[in-house]
Order: sequence, then structure tokens, then C-alpha cells
Amino acid sequence: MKRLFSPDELHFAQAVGRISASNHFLPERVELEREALGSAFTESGAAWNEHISDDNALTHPNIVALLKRSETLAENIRARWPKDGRGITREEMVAYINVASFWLYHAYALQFDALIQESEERRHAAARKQETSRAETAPDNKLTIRPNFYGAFRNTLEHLLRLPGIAILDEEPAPHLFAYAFQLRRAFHYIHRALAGGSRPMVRLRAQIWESIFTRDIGRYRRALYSRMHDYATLITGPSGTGKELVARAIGLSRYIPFDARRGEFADDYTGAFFPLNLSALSPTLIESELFGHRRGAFTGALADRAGWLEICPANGAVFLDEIGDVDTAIQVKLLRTLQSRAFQRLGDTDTRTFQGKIIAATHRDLPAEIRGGRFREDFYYRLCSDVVRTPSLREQLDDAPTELETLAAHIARQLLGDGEAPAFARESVAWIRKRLGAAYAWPGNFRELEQCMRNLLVRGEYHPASLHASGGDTGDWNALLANGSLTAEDLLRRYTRQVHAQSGRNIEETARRLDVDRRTVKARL
Ligand SMILES: Nc1ncnc2c1ncn2[C@@H]1O[C@H](COP(=O)(O)OP(=O)(O)OP(=O)(O)O)[C@@H](O)[C@H]1O
Repeated sequence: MKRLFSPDELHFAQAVGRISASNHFLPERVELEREALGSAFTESGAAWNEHISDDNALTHPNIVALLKRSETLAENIRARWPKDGRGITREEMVAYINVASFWLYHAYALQFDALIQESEERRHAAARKQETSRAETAPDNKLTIRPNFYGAFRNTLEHLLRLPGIAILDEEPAPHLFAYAFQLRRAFHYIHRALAGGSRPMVRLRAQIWESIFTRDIGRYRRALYSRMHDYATLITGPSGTGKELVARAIGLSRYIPFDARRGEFADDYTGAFFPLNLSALSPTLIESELFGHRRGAFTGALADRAGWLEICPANGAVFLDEIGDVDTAIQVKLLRTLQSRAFQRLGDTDTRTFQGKIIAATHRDLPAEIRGGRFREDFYYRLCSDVVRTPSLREQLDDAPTELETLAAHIARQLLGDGEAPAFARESVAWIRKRLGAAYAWPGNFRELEQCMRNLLVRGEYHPASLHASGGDTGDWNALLANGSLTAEDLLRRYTRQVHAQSGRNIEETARRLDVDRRTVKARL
């Protein structure tokens, strides 16, 4: 019998399948594109940077070429498809499904992008309006789509995949594939847009984020794991100012959200389903109240019943516990229980409630060392660390690729000044940094410090780092720093607090006592 695919076509379709199954943020992805396109592949730039440095990856020549070939091939195979569906091998069937879904996904990508944009705009508008306190129950937070969007998607899907012998639409119905396509698009958007930098450590970070969302095996994820990922807490570690919150957002905003075809809406507007809480900025009672909620009268100031984030967060949402390494062990115990049984109570209440979402936690602390020092519970750590993502320091990035300074400065300059003025200011800033701080400067405050440095340069034309030595940390020569008058009063207080903290066995209470301030002030200065 005549085969459905020519050898060349089969090779192309299988390579496209490998592209879809790959981690899109790893260099291998580009190698797979090369394999699929052969001589039609366009070389441009560093392999691992190609897609992520492109403002709109959909117009990249390799993607355009892949899409054109996929569309033509899918239509040709469809035309050749036997009426009774007999005689097609499993290999051919899988190859056809791969090439057809690759084309389908990209054909609707721009409409999904528009939906992301709309949702973002709605969130900003709502945030402006609602600067006040939050609602007591989850707000009606659905994401409705334009009526003909899903219909058109489903029709194309049916046209391509409802063929004799193919059962994928029975196993994975159209609303699920629609929800999955939207999730893919969001993951691209938030991983690609939010995080600047193309050094190998940053490439690894993006690939790790992708894996946190879709796991190592995206096919298995799409078939089975998509509805179970809330059981996997994610722990983000890395030095201060390295974008841990951006990573948490990318993971939290890229969760799978079921689509209800009858109502034409997603179960949640994902932008309203991410709940960040900075644990180092709040007292233990406030942390508990924010997380678990409280009953009226549970503590002074609890004037009315209130739901906490764990209660409000929907199944497809995420609660982000920033600075988890700073939280009291009593709260660690409560959180551990919530993670294990998903049950918790509001403060002062006996009713048991259920947490349905995902926990993402972050810390700049070395948690194993905190465990050894008795400040962090081991059982809690093991519950948190099923998925660990590490953000690289700015120094690590610059050591890998010194020209990253230009890339990151350009990113910050665009944020500070818009496109027009940005290139010139980025060049000025890089020149100033190289001359005055030196290429080996440690950047102890990481990306945040680079941002700060450029803001200072923009306003004052100069920047005085808090630590004027290349090694970072607090080992600098106090006398020299004091003598040349380069520390601000705030720098001085912070450095002194850190010194006393180190001398007090890193005990916050003891530091507060010696400095005669309260523990929150100590935490803030640390
Ligand atoms: N790779 C990056 N690309 C773009 N912006 C970044 C990047 N890394 C950090 N930033 C920016 O740096 C600042 C600090 O980032 P963020 O608050 O996420 O850091 P963090 O690691 O959570 O710090 P901390 O441990 O102090 O909470 C933010 O303004 C963030 O937007």
C-alpha cells in the first residue's frame, strides 16, 4: 500500500513533534528547528538566544518556514487520508497529529496573546480602582473570551483532527486543548518577556521555569498532570534582587485554567489568581491573618471576619510566600499541615477550610544552613522542595557573558526612558560603570542594584554603592568607608545592624535587644 507520508515528509513531521515536546527555552530547541528545516534553516545570533531576544517570535524566519511547511503538509496528508482510516501506522498517525497541532497552535497564538493583553489591562484597571481592602470571598473572576474565538479554534481542530482512525479528540476534548494552548502562550509570554538577559545561567533559569510549569515530559503533562500540579510546591532560591518574584509570577500566571465551552469562559481570570505575601515585612499575627484569615475578635484589631489568601486562592491560582526563610517556626508548622492535608482554620475559628491552589515560596537564605541552625523545620523544607528553581546572581551572569551588562542596561534603560532615549543612556551607563566600578564589581544587590545604579545615574550622574569593595558582603574596611564619607545614614544603619546580627549568633530577638529597636526594624534593615 502507498504510504501516507514520503520519507522526507515523515522526517519533517517527526522533527516538528520533537520541537513541540522540547523545552522551548533550551538551545536544543533551535537544533531541532535546524533538523526539521535542513537547508531552509536561517542562522542568526547565538543559538540559545534566538527566540527569546526576538520581540515577536512568531515572525522569526524559522518559525514562519516551519508553519508554512506544517500547514501545507497537514492539508496534503488530510487529502490523502484513507476514507476508512485503515492501513495507517501508529507512527504516521502521531506524525500527522504533531504537524497539525503545531500549525493549529501557532495559527491562534496571536488571539491568545490578545487575551493575555486584555487580562493584564483589566488587572491594572482593577488594581487602580481597588487600592482599598480585598473582598471577603473570591471575586467573580472569570475570563470571558470573544464568542467566535473558541468556535473558530474548535472548527479548525475538528477539520484537522476528526479523521477516521484518530481518537485524540475523544481522549483530549477541544476545550482541554484550547486551555492547554492558552497556557502555553502565557508561559511563553511571562518567561520570555519578564526576565531580561541571555547568559547561560539565565537560559538555564528560563528552562527551569518552563519545567516547573510543564515538567520534563510535556506530553504526559498535557494528558495527565495538568490538573495535579497544585500538589507540587515550588521553592525559588537565590540571592536578593535576582528576580525571584518575577519567577514566581511567571509560574503562578502560567497555570492550567480549565475552559468552559458552554459558557465561553475560563474558570479563572489568571491575573487575579496570584497572591503574593512578603513574610519578612509582617508580624506573625498579621502573617497568620493574611494567610489563614481570622474570625472577628481573634486578636485586637480583628473587627470583622476575614478570609485569608489560602481560602480565596482558587484551584488554578497560586499563593506566593516571599522570604519563607524568615517566618517563625510556629507558622511553618501550620503551613506544613496545610500543605500536607490542605486543611486549615481561620485564626480564632474551629471550622476547617480547604486550600486548593499551589504554593510558591522564595528565599534568599540558605535553607539547609537555617535547618542546621534550628531556625527552619526540616519536615517543612522537604515538603517545599519537590521543585526547586535557583535564580543566578548578576555576577554569575556577567562572569558567563560580560556583554550581558549591555543587554541588561538596555532593558532597564527602556523601562526608565522608553525606546527613544534608551540606547544612548544605556551606553552612557555602561561606560560609567566600567570606568568607575570596574568590570569585576561584585553587584551584591544584583539586578535590583543595577536598576538602582542606573536610576542614580539618570538623576545625579553618579552612583555610590553601599559596599565599595569588589567582594560584596560586610567585610569592607569600615574606617575607609567612614573616612571617605561615602556611606549614607541608611547604609550605616544597615551595615551596623548586619554586624550586630552576626555577633548575636544571627538571632533577631537578641539583635533587636542590643540595638534597642523592635524586631521588625531589624528584619527590614537586614
Ligand atoms: N532577569 C531580570 N530581568 C528583568 N528584571 C529583573 C530581573 N531580575 C530582577 N529584576 C528586577 O529586579 C528587581 C528585584 O527583583 P525581585 O524583587 O523579583 O528580586 P528577589 O530575588 O525577589 O529579591 P528579594 O530576595 O530581595 O525579595 C525588580 O525590579 C525586578 O523587576
